[in-house]
Amino acid sequence: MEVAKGTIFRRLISYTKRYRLLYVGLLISMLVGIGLELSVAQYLSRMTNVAASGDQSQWSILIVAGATILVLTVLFQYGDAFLKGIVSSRIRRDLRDDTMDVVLRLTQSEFDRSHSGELTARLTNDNAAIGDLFGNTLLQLIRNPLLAIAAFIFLLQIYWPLAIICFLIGPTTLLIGILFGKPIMNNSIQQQQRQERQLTFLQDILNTSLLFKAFGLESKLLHKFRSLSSEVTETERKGAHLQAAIAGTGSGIGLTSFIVAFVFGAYFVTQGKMGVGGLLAFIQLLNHLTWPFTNLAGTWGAAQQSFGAANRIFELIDREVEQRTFVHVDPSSERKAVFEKLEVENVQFDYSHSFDEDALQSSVLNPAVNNISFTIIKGQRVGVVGPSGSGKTSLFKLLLGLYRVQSGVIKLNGASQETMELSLLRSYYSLVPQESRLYTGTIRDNLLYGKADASEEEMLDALQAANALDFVMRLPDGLDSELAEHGGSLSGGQRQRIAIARAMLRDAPILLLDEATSALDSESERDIVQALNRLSEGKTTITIAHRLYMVRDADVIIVMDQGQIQAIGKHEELLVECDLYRRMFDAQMYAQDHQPAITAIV
Ligand SMILES: Nc1ncnc2c1ncn2[C@@H]1O[C@H](COP(=O)(O)OP(=O)(O)OP(=O)(O)O)[C@@H](O)[C@H]1O
Repeated sequence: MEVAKGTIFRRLISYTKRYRLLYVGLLISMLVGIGLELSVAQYLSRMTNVAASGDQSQWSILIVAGATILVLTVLFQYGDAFLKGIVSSRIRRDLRDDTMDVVLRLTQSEFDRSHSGELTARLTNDNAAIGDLFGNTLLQLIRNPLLAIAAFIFLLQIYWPLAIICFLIGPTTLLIGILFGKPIMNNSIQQQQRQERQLTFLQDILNTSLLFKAFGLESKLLHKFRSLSSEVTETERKGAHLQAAIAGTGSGIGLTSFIVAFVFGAYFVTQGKMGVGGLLAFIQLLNHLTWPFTNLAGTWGAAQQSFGAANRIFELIDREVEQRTFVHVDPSSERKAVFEKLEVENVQFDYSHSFDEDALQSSVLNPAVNNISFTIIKGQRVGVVGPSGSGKTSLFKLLLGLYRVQSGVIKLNGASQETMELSLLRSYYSLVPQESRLYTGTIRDNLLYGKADASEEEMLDALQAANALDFVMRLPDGLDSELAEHGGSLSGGQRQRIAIARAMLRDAPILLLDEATSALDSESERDIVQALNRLSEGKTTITIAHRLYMVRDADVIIVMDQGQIQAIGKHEELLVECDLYRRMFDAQMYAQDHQPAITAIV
């Protein structure tokens, strides 16, 4: 969705407000710059007239004046460039922070719809493409007309007819802006889109190195990458073409105006209407009269590029974020969730309600969770089983408040989840997913995500309970060992144990285990099952299990099929009363006979 250009401009300007002082500095430096430009013309005129008159008495004054202009120009250029750089990078940082703030609060549906590469592109490429809009471009848009007016007033005093002729030539360069503004903005948007596609593809590849090597996909992937690269290059080529057209047309108009003014000027000199010094000042200032307009076109082009990038950033910033308060909870003031009862009453949920019309039509027929009801009380160990796609994970997502239920209600301790602050709601739960991913950083950093103020002792205890202490201590830097991306330097089982230690530190009353051992070999599985049993002591646990033996000792097992609950009961009861459960059990008998003796999780 495109954001209106006026709105983009207003929103961009709002980012400059907190840097008012810097902008005052930049405006002063802009006025000083204009003054210096005019003084150079004045200086040249004086110098020429003195040379022509042969009056040597003014040489020393002119040398001092020349040196002063030189020093001031150097100081001004330094200060000006520095201030522009600072203000540009600070505002881009603010924009980046705001974008990230929104990304973290996007609804789960938005995450489902977006590719991480797209979000990364908005935070990186698009942010960079804003360029020095705030430092240079915006100020140029003010400076150039101001400089033109100042030059015009100055020229009027030398010889007004020539000044008028020059002033009429200058604005013709505005045509450039009118001709090229829109194509440049469109080109910028296209460039960013294509770069985003390339980045998205790149991320997919980099996250699956094992897979593409195993499948020998290198040359195919390279081929696709090259074609995406060519698309990017093609838009860059068009962009370069547009910029070149601006530069060519601009300098053509500039040169024409120079020649016209020079011819008229020379004529006026021969007529004795003005001196040679005046003509020289004219030539010098003519640059400032026509160049601002020529330059305005280029600046306008740069502004259009920045607006194109800003359009994409604001489109992301305007996406749907989680509405229920997302508060930063200070660890010391964090309320501890005390759990008594979880009630799920006639809950219905269908992913389509946040997607497009087509998806709506198809998915309404198959709600992921269809009118389910059950109650879990404190301390219960609950298993959730069912065929693939039966809605088990969707149920977890609803419990965590990642989506809103379409009908029915989920109550925690009698209060509807809908009315709770998300941060409080989620503090009731600790999730151990199928495959735990760790954050880049140290093991300590990862554990602190479980509890921000955990002591060293607490961390070591958690690692011990998670059967992870031994291997962590064998790492060269122990707790401070750096992990590769997503914890890739550890085995799947080791990652899972760190994740369990993290969940232990979080110490939430309800534990959600989503097939936490499914991706592991039987030896790791045994370690993890032990760790999970320790983690679940004194907690309420809800475990999704494909392998029924993992939940056979559960207090209650919920059997799901096609989003509905088929039966609820204990293992033995379900074997008798629930066909689906019995069939699943029978099908797994063979596999179960070949499993090593493992204590069930719940
Ligand atoms: N993000 C999503 N967007 C749209 N549909 C989804 C999404 N996630 C799951 N579904 C659909 O919802 C239904 C239930 O999926 P869910 O992941 O809850 O099943 P599951 O029982 O956990 O399956 P599995 O055991 O294979 O993990 C499936 O039909 C699935 O295609």
